[in-house]
Amino acid sequence: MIAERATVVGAGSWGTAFALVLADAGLDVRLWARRPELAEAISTTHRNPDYLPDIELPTTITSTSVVEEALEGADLVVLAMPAQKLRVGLAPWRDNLPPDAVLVSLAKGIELRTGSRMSQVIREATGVDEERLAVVSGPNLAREIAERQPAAGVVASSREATAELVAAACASPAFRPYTSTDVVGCEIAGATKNVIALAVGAAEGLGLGDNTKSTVITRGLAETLRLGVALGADPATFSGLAGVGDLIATCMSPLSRNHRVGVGLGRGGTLAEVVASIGQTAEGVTSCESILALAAEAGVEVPIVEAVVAMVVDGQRPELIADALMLRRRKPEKH
Ligand SMILES: NC(=O)C1=CN([C@@H]2O[C@H](COP(=O)(O)OP(=O)(O)OC[C@H]3O[C@@H](n4cnc5c(N)ncnc54)[C@H](OP(=O)(O)O)[C@@H]3O)[C@@H](O)[C@H]2O)C=CC1
Ligand SMILES: O=C(CO)COP(=O)(O)O
Repeated sequence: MIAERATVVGAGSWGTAFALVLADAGLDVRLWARRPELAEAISTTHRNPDYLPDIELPTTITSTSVVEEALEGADLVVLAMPAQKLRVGLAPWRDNLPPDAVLVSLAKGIELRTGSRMSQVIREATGVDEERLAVVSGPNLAREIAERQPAAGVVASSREATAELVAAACASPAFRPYTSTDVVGCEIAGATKNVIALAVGAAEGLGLGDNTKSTVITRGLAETLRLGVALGADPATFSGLAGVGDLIATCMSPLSRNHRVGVGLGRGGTLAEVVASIGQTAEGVTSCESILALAAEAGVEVPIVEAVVAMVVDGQRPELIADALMLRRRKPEKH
């Protein structure tokens, strides 16, 4: 089977950029926006005035705010809503999904309270079986993707043929998707790198340099790997695009919203001020607690995630956190 028509649910930064990727790969794309006026603007101007407004969208992308209209004839249904909104956001879609459509998750987060990965939330909320589900992850900052700067990603599904179908639907000269069957690894890596980026951003905001940032990234990777493996992931995923690739992009780029929230906190801003000034989703802020809970349940130490929870949730000052991380018991690097 070849996918010809896709529905992208969520016309934010990544939904809009990924719609463009699918259109470049030759698909007809319906971009669903929850606000009718935004859908109308996208359809008539071929731009999204609220996200990436300077990017011209191919005419094969049309937009609607009507669920049934968005889903008509869809081979792929791509979910680009924020992680904590996904379960409720899926309610209107459940009964309208075409029976053979493949669902694709773009969200990088872990649900609060349940500790569920996004693919688990989607399965529970829609009843689709895992063979019809794929996740896309990797170093994919929306602006750079929308500018068609060359980049690669990973499409993971428990069923290889599903991953291949989705990869074929988003492959273009500017976007190179690799396939994987490690859904757990891709999802844990994608959610946890946002939290590590908050820590790296905070270090930057405190005026610290590249040795510090590189230390946090490397040790952040170590704790992400420990957690992923404890949850059943393939360790190799963490040295790939969804692991170290996305970690580098998110921790180092001023385009990353998580990185920017961290910088703002490091400079002394309050969480409310910093998040409001960015005005877009920074998943690490809401997923850090659920990742810490997952790690506690699995008996895995995640000191950087713990430090970010102290900073973001408990309001602890970032400089105290840096001290706490440095004064931890010494140990062999491999643990
Ligand atoms: N941006 C990026 O570079 C990348 C993002 N991601 C992931 O993609 C996911 C989406 O992020 P992104 O597009 O960047 O976020 P944005 O903040 O740019 O956009 C969020 C989108 O979700 C919609 N939305 C918000 N709340 C709800 C709700 N309750 N129900 C339905 N829709 C809702 C918004 O609609 P409205 O405009 O009406 O508020 C908007 O379309 C996140 O998990 C993120 O980590 C993954 C890779 C790259
Ligand atoms: O996931 C991303 C890049 O791969 C986007 O990161 P931010 O959500 O921090 O902007």
